[in-house]
Amino acid sequence: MERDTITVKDLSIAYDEKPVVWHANMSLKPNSRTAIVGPNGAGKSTLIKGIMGLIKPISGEINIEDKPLKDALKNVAYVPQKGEVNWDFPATVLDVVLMGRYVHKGWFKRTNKKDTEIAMDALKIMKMEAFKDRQISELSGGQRQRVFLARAICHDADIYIMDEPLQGIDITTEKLIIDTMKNLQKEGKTFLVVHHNLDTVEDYFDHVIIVNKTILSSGTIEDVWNQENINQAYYEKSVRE
Ligand SMILES: Nc1ncnc2c1ncn2[C@@H]1O[C@H](COP(=O)(O)OP(=O)(O)OP(=O)(O)O)[C@@H](O)[C@H]1O
Repeated sequence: MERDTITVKDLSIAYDEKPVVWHANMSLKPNSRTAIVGPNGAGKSTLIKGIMGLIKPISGEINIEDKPLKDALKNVAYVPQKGEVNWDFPATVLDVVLMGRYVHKGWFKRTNKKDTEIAMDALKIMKMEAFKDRQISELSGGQRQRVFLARAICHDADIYIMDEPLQGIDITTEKLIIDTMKNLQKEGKTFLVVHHNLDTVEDYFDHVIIVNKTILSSGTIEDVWNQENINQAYYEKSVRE
């Protein structure tokens, strides 16, 4: 049987000692496109930040490809929410995409011609090559999201964890991101994506994790994506509130 890419066991995460994710259990199927859905404040971002080692859990275990977390995370491209980044920082689009290469080189080594070629290929996939010398402060929201995706592609990780990549973008960019995700899946990549639009879950993803303070259900779209499970997350009052 194929090994799960990421497994989370009994994970609880708190801010200021107040738990917001309780006893979460999940596994990410290799080569899947997995959506994380749940209402506002359900703990979706917190869960993926916990997996990325950006917040220390209060208890539980995270296993990524059976490797120590520090090494395992080199194989994970993380796309944070747009709002979590300082876009006024003086950097060009190409500078930001090239950051995807540092994981392979270490922060203190200069990037070379090959790295620039890889970055330009990623920008081409996201149809942003004409913007390579543009300051990131001068991009629209959708263009910023494309640059983020290009940086993740440049990283060339096997696992992509993305926090609301479709937030505030137009339908053209949305289609480009989804098509890119499907193409990369064909190359063997795995996706874990926080997603809000319940109407597109079935079209865009093949697995789903439904969250509200804990993981309420997870599995294939066929097994899990039904009204009962959606109601449980969105319309029933959480037992923990
Ligand atoms: N840095 C923080 N400090 C304290 N509480 C926080 C912090 N970040 C998030 N929270 C709280 O943790 C809970 C879960 O937040 P989180 O951002 O993980 O939810 P989410 O499901 O991603 O929500 P949304 O769909 O609104 O983005 C919320 O009640 C939120 O107010």
